[in-house]
This record gives sequence, C-alpha cells and structure tokens, in this order.
Amino acid sequence: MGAVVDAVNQDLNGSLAEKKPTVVFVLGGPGSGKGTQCANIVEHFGYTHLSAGDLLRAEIKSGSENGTMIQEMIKEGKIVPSEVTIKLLQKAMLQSGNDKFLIDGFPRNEENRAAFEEVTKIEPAFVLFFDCPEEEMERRILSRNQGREDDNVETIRKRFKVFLDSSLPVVQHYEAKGKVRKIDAARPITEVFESVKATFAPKNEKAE
Ligand SMILES: Nc1ncnc2c1ncn2[C@@H]1O[C@H](COP(=O)(O)OP(=O)(O)OP(=O)(O)O)[C@@H](O)[C@H]1O
Ligand SMILES: Nc1ccn([C@H]2C[C@H](O)[C@@H](COP(=O)(O)O)O2)c(=O)n1
Ligand SMILES: [Mg+2]
Repeated sequence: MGAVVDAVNQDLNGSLAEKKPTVVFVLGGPGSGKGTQCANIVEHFGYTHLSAGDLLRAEIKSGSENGTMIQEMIKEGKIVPSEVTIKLLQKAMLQSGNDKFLIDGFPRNEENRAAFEEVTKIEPAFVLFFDCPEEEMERRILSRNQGREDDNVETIRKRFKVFLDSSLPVVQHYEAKGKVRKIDAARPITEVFESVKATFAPKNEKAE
C-alpha cells in the first residue's frame, strides 16, 4: 500500500513540475479578505483560486478518512499536517488544467512552507500579504455569516494566535527573499483591489 501511495505522489509531483506553474501565495490573518480579493483576481487575471481552508472543508464533507481529524483541528484553529493539505492542493492544481494559481491560506506555518517546497519544487512568483488590524478582522469574521464552524469568538482568538506565532514567520521568510507584496487590507474592498491589481503587473509575475 505504501508503495502505491508513493507512486501516486511521484506521479502528482512529476506532472505538476512539468507544467512549471506560476504560483502566488496569498497570506494574511483570518478575515483579512484573502478569499474576497482572490475572487477579483480570478476575474481579472485568469488565475485558479485554491483556498487551502476550502479544500480542507470539502474533504470533511466528502467523508474522507481524514475528515474527523481535519474537523477537530479546524475547530481548534490548529494547522492540519502538511502532507494532507499539500496532497489536496496538488490534486486541485492538476485537475484545474490551468498553470496559474492563487494559493490562499497556505503556507500557514514553517512546516507547510518547507514541505511544499520539498515535495513540489515550486517557488512562489511572489506572496500577496493582506495586512489588517485584528479588531477589523474580528469584526469581519463575526459578520461573515457563512456558517463556518470556526467563525466564533473562541476559535477566532485561537486562529489569531496561530497566525501571529506560526504564519507571520512564513511571511518574514519570503520578505527576506524580496517576494512579499504587502497590501493595506483595512480599506474598502475596491480600494484594496486597486493595490492588488498593481502587484499583478507583468514584471511581478516572473519567478525571481
Ligand atoms: N476590505 C473589506 N472591507 C470590509 N469587509 C471585507 C473586506 N474584505 C472582505 N470583507 C468581508 O470580510 C469577511 C471575511 O473576508 P474573507 O472571507 O475574504 O477573508 P479571508 O481572509 O479569506 O478569511 P479566512 O482566513 O477566515 O478564510 C467577508 O464577509 C467579506 O465579505
Ligand atoms: N494551510 C492551512 C490552511 C487552513 N488550515 C485550516 C486551519 C484554519 O484555521 C482553517 C480555515 O482556513 P481559512 O479558510 O481561514 O484559510 O483551515 C490548515 O490547517 N492549513
Ligand atoms: Mg478565506
């Protein structure tokens, strides 16, 4: 069984690497507006939007063997093991038929980042980072109304802590490589998108 799984993984990696996809990581705190802005980017620039959180939620709904574990981790605001999330991302990338991806909410910690690099050999073209004060993010999440199990005050606080402790260091990693395009996300949606658009000028899209 292990050998079969390894062979499938090898195949996923091989097919993806051949496509040499353009990947933009979209990071920012919970409720900073990643999903909202990704929808605009898809419309204007032809990217495929892959939200790691959405893929994990779909995995729970599918009744997969990992579903219960994923559900528990999301409820606690914790980060699901990289192996699980990366496999979902790889499959979605291959199934999309596209070669330009917005990977939203990933990498969420150092383990995510290192594992993705190791497994896929893909370096992001750049990292969009939505910078937003915590009070504003909390306000937005509490009025989001999408029925997400983690949109409650208790879990939100845990997600904020994980963001500060584990996700910001990933942003700093890419900052040191000159790959971060920081956006002031505390403004109205249309104003934020004006800044986002500028980051998709052709010079920014090439991998550095
Ligand atoms: N610039 C903005 N101003 C006001 N409200 C916004 C703005 N951007 C997004 N919102 C709203 O805030 C809520 C959270 O936005 P969104 O789901 O895009 O955030 P997110 O970063 O993807 O969050 P999460 O990490 O929890 O998935 C949504 O209800 C959205 O409509
Ligand atoms: N790389 C990731 C992304 C998300 N998750 C889990 C934990 C998050 O709190 C939750 C919701 O993600 P969001 O939709 O807010 O981006 O999903 C993870 O474990 N690993
Ligand atoms: Mg989102």
